[in-house]
Amino acid sequence: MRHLRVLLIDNRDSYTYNLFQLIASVSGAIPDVITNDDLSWLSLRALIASKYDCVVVSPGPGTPACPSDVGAVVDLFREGAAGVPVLGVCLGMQALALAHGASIERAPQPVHGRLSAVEHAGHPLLADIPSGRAFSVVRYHSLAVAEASLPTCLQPLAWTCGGHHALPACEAPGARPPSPCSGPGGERVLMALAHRELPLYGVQFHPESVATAYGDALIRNFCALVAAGLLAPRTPPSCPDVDVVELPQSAAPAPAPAVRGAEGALALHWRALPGALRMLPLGSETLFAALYGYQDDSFWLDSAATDRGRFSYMGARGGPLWRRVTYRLPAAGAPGPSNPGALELVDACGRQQRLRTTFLDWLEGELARWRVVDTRAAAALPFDFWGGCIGYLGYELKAECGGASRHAARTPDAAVFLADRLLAVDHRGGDVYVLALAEPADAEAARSWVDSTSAAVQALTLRRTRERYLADVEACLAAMCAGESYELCLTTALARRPAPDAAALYSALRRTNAAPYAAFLAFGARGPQVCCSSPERFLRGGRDGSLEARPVKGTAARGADAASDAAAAARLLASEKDRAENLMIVDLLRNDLGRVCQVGSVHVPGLIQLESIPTVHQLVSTVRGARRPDASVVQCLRATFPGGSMTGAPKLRSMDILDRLEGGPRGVYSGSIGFFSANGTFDLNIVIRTAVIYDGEVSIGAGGAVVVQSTALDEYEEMRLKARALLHAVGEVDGLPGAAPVVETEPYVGAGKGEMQSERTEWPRGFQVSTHD
Ligand SMILES: C=C(O[C@@H]1C=C(C(=O)O)C=C[C@H]1O)C(=O)O
Ligand SMILES: NC(=O)CC[C@H](N)C(=O)O
Repeated sequence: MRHLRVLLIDNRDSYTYNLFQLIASVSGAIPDVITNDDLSWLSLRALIASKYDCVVVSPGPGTPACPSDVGAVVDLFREGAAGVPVLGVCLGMQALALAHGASIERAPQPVHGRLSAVEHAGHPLLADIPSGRAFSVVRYHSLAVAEASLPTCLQPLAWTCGGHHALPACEAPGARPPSPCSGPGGERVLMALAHRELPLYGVQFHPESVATAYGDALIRNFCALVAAGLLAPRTPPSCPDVDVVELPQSAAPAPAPAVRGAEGALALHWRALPGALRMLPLGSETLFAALYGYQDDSFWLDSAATDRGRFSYMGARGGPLWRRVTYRLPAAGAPGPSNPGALELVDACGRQQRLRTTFLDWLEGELARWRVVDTRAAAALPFDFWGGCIGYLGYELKAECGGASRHAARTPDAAVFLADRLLAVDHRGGDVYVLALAEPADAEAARSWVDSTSAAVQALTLRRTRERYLADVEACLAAMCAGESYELCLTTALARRPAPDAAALYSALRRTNAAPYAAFLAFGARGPQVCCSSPERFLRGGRDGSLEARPVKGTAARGADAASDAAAAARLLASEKDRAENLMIVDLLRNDLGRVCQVGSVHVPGLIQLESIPTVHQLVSTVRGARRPDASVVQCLRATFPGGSMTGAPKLRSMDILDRLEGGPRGVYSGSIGFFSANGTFDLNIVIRTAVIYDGEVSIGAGGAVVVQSTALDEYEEMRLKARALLHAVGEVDGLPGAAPVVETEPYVGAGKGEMQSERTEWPRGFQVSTHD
């Protein structure tokens, strides 16, 4: 019998070439692959009718309700594909259902890289596949076909049985889970369907995953259906119109309210900028230098240099209430109403005023005036200086407190500012507060000063604060729940000037964080100089035409002693989240290798194995394949770069989402270092755990894979864990003994997991997080 002619339609997924390989090895036919919007439906129909025996529609990001996610695929299913059998996988099945009038909704839970047992009623598509616990399949979906909405023309064929769970440890791919019908997510989710009259089939799970059982049997059954010519009459189906699913938009956060005083009294206007200080290269010094530049009329009550003071205050020439005040005691005799000193006031416009008074009498009057009347909203402020009088009282002012006046100081006996505009810094949380005191008539100007100063502070910090990183993780979670991605490798970067000496840095790194794919590169005087301690191989091409990738997914801190270290390793190895992360990337690399490898040659000799390097435990898989003789080295690169472990899956959509969230380039970080040899071999790593020095600045990227099981705080800690070895090495070069202790936190996997210790979240002095916004 001649081979089937198969058209594979790619919904821009990262698993399409796993289907390609599976179809090719089961049927002996090499499918042709096109992207879902390469052709209009009319041209596609003509092509199918002229050339193909069947069509397979790939999984993919997004929803079939969004035309740009599926191209001509919904039309293909609606029009019955010119009578040719079609199998839709995941998004493909959802498109089949939608095309015939069913609704696509959020699944009870998003499930990515996890397994479920499936039961079925014995349709020919599922012939010779057991029903129940032995039929264990991998799922990657957030959306699902609502079974109640199925039109009569669509027949449900299979459902999840029990919950879902991670790929069990210590078992081969395709192994049966120990107790398949337990665990979370016990709802029955529709897993397969078929059109009753037309040869249209769909499966919600992924037959092509490395860990799905009977995936080959399913493809064989589909091919048998095609070959047997079990074609139903080609009458167009009578189904209701297409349903469109609206995905909810997330709401923007509300701005912080300003405080209003009672009419005629002073009101305090303020805004908190949580964590803003932590993102400044030199903390509060950066704030003061950049905003006030040590200029005339600036003040700074600075508590940062010690660990005792919690709050600092700074400001400069302010608004309508601002004054610079200098005071001199009377030349002789005890000061008093009949023997006043000289008080000089200068306002913000430079206008002078002289008063004959004692300083303390004057101060008494001012403090009575400078009262915030409505303190209710401001009561939440953790610090006490809300604007008022700030400056010094000289020793000789003792003369106003009953002491004798024996010596006259050359400097003013008191010098203060009446400050109506200022910044307060809470060193404990790294929070910055912007405050303005104003009379009611000036409220508008005060508010606009708070706005513009907040913007100026934020422009200094620029970048992705902790809160922003947490929000970005949440955005990743929302994207995954909407079906846009299965896994997203979110990253950020820390940068600092001046850069440490590259040679010293690399030497420190080599000693403290020895790594199998480490590297030192130096390009000219300006750089870049690259100090890399990567633990991850991206891709190696051997002399025998073999390709090997060793993706790492799942990272945990080493324990402090042997027992806690072993416990941390065991926890990582058993972690359901980390196993799902790893499995998804294994499937992605199988896909990428499958694009350039001989049919049937892509295999996984090592699935989710523990590897421990000096600073972390990690889960590593090994994916190998035999390169097609016609696939050049550069074709291999085109099919696989950048490494899927740095993007997430599906790769194209995930990179889009990350580009938008990260807001700037990753540079050397996330790329690859290695060689292309004159003998045709190559070996490339993944650039992580790397410091890049360029133009006087050192930058360190760090991140981690976000999956639906992720929590924002744990992801933030995991990102910090990955940066830690590099920051230690920089600290060592800076001459800090013990190197950069401020980055120490509880181990990522351990008692402190999920709890942030706010005092311990600062980056080392001088480092600034990320660089784009
Ligand atoms: C993003 C980084 O690492 C990547 C993410 C990993 C993870 O999520 O466990 C592990 C190795 C890398 O593929 C990094 O080190 O900055
Ligand atoms: N793997 C897929 O095809 C996923 C389909 C769809 N984006 C979902 O999340 O449900």
